[in-house]
Amino acid sequence: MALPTRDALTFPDSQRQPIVPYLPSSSPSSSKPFVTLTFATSLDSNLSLSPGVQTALSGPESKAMTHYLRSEHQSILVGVGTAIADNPSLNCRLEGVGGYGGEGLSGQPAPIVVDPRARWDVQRSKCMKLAREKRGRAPWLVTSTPVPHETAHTLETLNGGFLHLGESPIDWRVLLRHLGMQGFRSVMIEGGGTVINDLLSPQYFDLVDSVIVTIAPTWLGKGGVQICPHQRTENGVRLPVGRLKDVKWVPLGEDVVLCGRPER
Ligand SMILES: NC(=O)C1=CN([C@@H]2O[C@H](COP(=O)(O)OP(=O)(O)OC[C@H]3O[C@@H](n4cnc5c(N)ncnc54)[C@H](O)[C@@H]3O)[C@@H](O)[C@H]2O)C=CC1
Ligand SMILES: Nc1nc(O)c(N)c(N[C@@H]2O[C@H](COP(=O)(O)O)[C@@H](O)[C@H]2O)n1
Repeated sequence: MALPTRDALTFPDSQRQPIVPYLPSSSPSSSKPFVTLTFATSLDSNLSLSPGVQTALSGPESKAMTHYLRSEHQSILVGVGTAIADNPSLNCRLEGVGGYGGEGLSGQPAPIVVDPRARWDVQRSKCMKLAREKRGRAPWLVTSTPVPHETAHTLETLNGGFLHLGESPIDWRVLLRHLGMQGFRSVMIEGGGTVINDLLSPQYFDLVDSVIVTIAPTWLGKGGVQICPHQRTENGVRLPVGRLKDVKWVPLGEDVVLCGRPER
């Protein structure tokens, strides 16, 4: 039976249309999951005021857009810094999605947390609470150390899981290959700064299929968690890291949402 739709968000069809071309297709051409980098920044490219502080940047319209993106991806990935700082829900609270008016867990992405040393208290996390209430899927942990037996058992009982992937730092190519083998065809990577800067680096930029960034009309100042990847150099010459093509700017409330695809 469908659960009540309290807290549910709406994102109208007219606002979905400009975003659709940047979403994963229903018939993927590769075994690598489709990767969308998506986050909210300030005008000075900050994700938050400091690493341990959750900072609301998105307005209501772009927040609803993020939940629309969540409904269109099979998984949603964050680093453990974000999991600990924010204790995020990482579910989709869009009206009509499973747990919010829809059947079962339809449209709910699986949360994935990259946590090499198993620092995150999964058992007491909001994600797990929502999974128990059938308002979200149970998380997957990506670790370099064995997951405690009790945690592994709880995750598996709720259809979550874990990937034990050797030494840290974990190679994103290896991680994505393993996610593909687990059946995930798309992953929405939300943050935080370490994760996004890593994927924007020359080493991994080719793994990214789509970039959707909410830009909020505010400055957070120095000391924030900044999106600013390492520069590329060739023969000692500094070069830009990368650029987007097929770019669209979509105003949503007081924010603007930038959509694009990495230029190869
Ligand atoms: N505005 C926005 O859209 C978002 C903001 N945030 C904010 O970002 C901040 C957290 O960012 P960070 O501190 O940079 O943490 P983070 O969430 O990027 O996690 C960093 C940690 O993840 C693990 N990790 C990441 N990549 C790894 C790899 N390849 N191999 C092994 N381990 C890896 C490491 O333990 C690393 O210390 C918080 O303040 C949070 O609120 C987070 C997500 C989105
Ligand atoms: N889109 C967006 N806008 C902001 O202003 C944000 N602070 C974030 N943060 C990300 O969303 C997660 C919180 O998700 P829940 O609402 O708890 O489901 C947070 O952990 C960041 O990944 N995103």
